[in-house]
Amino acid sequence: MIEANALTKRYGATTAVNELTFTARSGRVTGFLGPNGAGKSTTMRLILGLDTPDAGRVLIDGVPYRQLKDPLRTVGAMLDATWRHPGRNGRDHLRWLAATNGLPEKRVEELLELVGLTSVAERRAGQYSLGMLQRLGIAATLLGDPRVLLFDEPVNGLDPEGMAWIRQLLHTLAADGRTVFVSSHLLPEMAQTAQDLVVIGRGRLIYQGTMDDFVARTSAHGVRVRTPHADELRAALTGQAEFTEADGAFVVSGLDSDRIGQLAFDAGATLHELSPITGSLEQAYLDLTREAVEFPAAVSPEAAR
Ligand SMILES: Nc1ncnc2c1ncn2[C@@H]1O[C@H](COP(=O)(O)OP(=O)(O)OP(=O)(O)O)[C@@H](O)[C@H]1O
Repeated sequence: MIEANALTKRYGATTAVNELTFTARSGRVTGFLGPNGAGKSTTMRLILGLDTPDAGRVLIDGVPYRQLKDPLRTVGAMLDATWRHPGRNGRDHLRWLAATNGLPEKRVEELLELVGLTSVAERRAGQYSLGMLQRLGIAATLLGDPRVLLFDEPVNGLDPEGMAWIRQLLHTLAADGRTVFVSSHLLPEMAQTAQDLVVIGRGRLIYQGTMDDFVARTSAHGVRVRTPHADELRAALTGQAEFTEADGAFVVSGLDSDRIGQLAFDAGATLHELSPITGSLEQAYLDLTREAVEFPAAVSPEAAR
């Protein structure tokens, strides 16, 4: 479990993380979202003791990172997958990491297999593609068999197959009872990966809870209805529900699809479509973060300078 409590970090006049409180639970994949500059990387560095908070604290399984007895056996983190020793091959890279960190070397072969790099393990990491480097980075985080895992943008630059593989892996790690804390800019991917969410804007918490609750908050609710008998349907809905019409379809709010179907039937309107509009993570995220974006799209780059 990761517990941040009133965590604050300033860089000069910038408050990168501002009294941030959240929990990432074990056995869950927690997505960490926020607009550019919101403070995600700073928070990750604070969790890992790479930076010192100005106020507040963050605990990993009840202990600050710097006081962990065996940090690499407790926490695995991939903050930048592109780092590697260019001259070393994948296998030697992992062996070197294991040896220099007092971790069991016998896990290296097992992890190469797990991340699908066994066949290229002899190839120099300098020649690895981004996808292969991500896999190598993930193998490195798992060397110490840690209970808590942090990944910053793990699917960046990956093809759909690579993304699906990471998604599956993160689910497996969480199902094992581990804490998996992951940031990503790719919302559709996050929607399929995370069960819980922590959303921040300008260093502050703006949402903490389950993915399902978050998506349910979206403003995009209603039922989309198409009919060749628009006049009949309009008459049936008037006074019964709020609705808008655009592109040959009605969007009805305040009535469920069963009721709308019945009203249409009673009015003699044939339905060609009757589909509830379910919220998306993207919509809910945009609704929530609109206020918190550091440089809103409405502000021109000149004005923001
Ligand atoms: N070492 C530093 N020195 C000065 N300012 C910093 C430093 N690190 C981060 N900041 C500032 O703190 C704020 C938060 O930055 P951070 O990198 O944590 O955001 P982020 O959410 O990870 O952004 P992105 O999604 O763009 O990576 C930004 O305004 C950034 O400019």
